[in-house]
Amino acid sequence: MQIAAIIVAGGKGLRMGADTRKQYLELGGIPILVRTLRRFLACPQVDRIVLAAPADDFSFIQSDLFPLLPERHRIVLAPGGAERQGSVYNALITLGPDFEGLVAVHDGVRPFVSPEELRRVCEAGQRFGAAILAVPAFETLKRVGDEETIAGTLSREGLWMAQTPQVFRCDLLAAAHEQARENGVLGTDDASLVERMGVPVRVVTGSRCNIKITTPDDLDLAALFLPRFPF
Ligand SMILES: Nc1ccn([C@@H]2O[C@H](COP(=O)(O)OP(=O)(O)OP(=O)(O)O)[C@@H](O)[C@H]2O)c(=O)n1
Ligand SMILES: C[C@](O)(CO)[C@H](O)COP(=O)(O)O
Repeated sequence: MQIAAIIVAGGKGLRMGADTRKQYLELGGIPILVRTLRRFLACPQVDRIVLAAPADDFSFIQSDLFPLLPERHRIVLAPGGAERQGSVYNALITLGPDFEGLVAVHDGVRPFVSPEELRRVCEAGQRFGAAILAVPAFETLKRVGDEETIAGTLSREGLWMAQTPQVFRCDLLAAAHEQARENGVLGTDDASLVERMGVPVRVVTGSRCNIKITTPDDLDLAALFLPRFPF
């Protein structure tokens, strides 16, 4: 079955607080988004990539980032949306209604997904129609109420933290996004939209290296992982 990747890189990176959008910041001399795209271009299961990015950045991406990539003809650009969900939706429109394979949605700012994780989640997507990488919650979880006071401690039993890639049959993902738009639902990930349709989503155990670079602390953490991902 064909696999298309949707890489979302349309965000503003407000929590990073940098002058440059975080997806273009360099890690070990290589822009984060380039690192992420290289992971997918190197994956034999993925035959094309739709990159959702701010339309104003298209010419920068083409002139400054594409030359750092192999086989850049496999990447098509789509305009980013106001929210992450809108970026995925726009990428699905760009992919077109005739695509019948699997879609692997991934954050442009998760450069440390390993080839093995990518393979395992794609295989699970192929087998079950919907699968995501996730890691079991590994700290004690508190519900915090008013005045930053603890209102309760949650059981960690059965709680996982969702990562990307999230892999779905394309028709399923498209239907989930259409339904969410009709109902005015905004999810922080794609699996939540598929879950709302009552479709089971499999969880594939990921690794804690597959961080989403969100705040300046994550850049320090990412520097520690660089020896494992030299390119
Ligand atoms: N309108 C948006 C918002 C987010 N994203 C992408 O979704 C991924 C995960 O989102 P997040 O870490 O929240 O990125 P930002 O929205 O850029 O960050 P912030 O919320 O701090 O502004 C990122 O690769 C980001 O570029 C996107 O494609 N389109
Ligand atoms: C999709 C995601 O990466 C799963 O963890 C995440 O939900 C998106 O990030 P955000 O920080 O919630 O925007």
